[in-house]
Amino acid sequence: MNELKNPFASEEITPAFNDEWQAKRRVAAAVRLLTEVLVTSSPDTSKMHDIAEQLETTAADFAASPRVYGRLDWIRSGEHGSYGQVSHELNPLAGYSNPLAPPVTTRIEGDVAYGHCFCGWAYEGPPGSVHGGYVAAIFDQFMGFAQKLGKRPGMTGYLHVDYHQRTPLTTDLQLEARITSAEGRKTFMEGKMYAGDALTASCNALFVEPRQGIYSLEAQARPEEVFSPPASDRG
Ligand SMILES: CCCCC/C=C\C/C=C\C/C=C\C/C=C\CCCC(=O)SCCNC(=O)CCNC(=O)[C@H](O)C(C)(C)COP(=O)(O)OP(=O)(O)OC[C@H]1O[C@@H](n2cnc3c(N)ncnc32)[C@H](O)[C@@H]1OP(=O)(O)O
Repeated sequence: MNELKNPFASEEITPAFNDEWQAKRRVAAAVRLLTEVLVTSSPDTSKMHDIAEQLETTAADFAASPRVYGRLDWIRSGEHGSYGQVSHELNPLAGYSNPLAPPVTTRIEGDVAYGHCFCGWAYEGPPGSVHGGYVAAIFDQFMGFAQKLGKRPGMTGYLHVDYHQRTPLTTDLQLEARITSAEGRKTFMEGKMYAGDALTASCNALFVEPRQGIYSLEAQARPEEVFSPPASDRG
């Protein structure tokens, strides 16, 4: 595959593209910390109202700056980086600049994709364990990236997750994925999630290249805007 044209290209998180994203990463890290503190602390009620007021003021400050909705808008001005760079930052599972992202990191070695992830208390489902929906979301992101191993990247057709045992919180989770077979536009994959030596979950996924090609998703942007990844995306 021409790696430069892989829409899923996002190597192990690299340094931020510029100072803007570096600063945004810092804000996102603070918001993650805030989320963790929010779900693991019990200040008195009046203090929480004070904190809420401060945060509302902060959010209003932010909202007063120019607003940008969606990756296509981010790349349009040419000031914030390429589609690959913006995706790298804002992906909801892997983007360092998106506080929703734990984040999931990934790398390819030979014909195997590896990744890791760390979920704090905000991700609790069963006691002390990662919520199953997040386990599935982590797999979807990771397997989507792992398609880099194949020739015809596509969208998730299905993602079947087996939960073997509870996935622990506050633990480094290791991910592994391989392509099991490919047939025309279809790529079949399997993935595993480990906490130490324990296999906590595994998945089988089908990714399907859309009939008009993955680039049909770029209809609203010129290809050169979308697929001009930086050196850091070229892995
Ligand atoms: C500005 C530029 C933007 C460019 C960006 C490009 C790509 C970016 C896309 C996503 C990247 C985002 C993040 C990347 C990181 C992580 C990835 C996360 C992945 C996702 O989060 S992605 C979102 C969830 N995902 C969807 O939102 C898919 C909705 N869906 C569809 O878009 C269509 O449904 C599609 C395209 C799947 C197929 O549509 P289609 O019309 O192209 O193909 P068709 O139906 O003909 O199927 C062809 C053959 O696949 C078999 N087949 C199809 N579906 C099957 C199923 N479910 N089970 C079993 N077999 C299935 C058929 O049975 C047939 O098989 P056969 O050929 O043997 O008959």
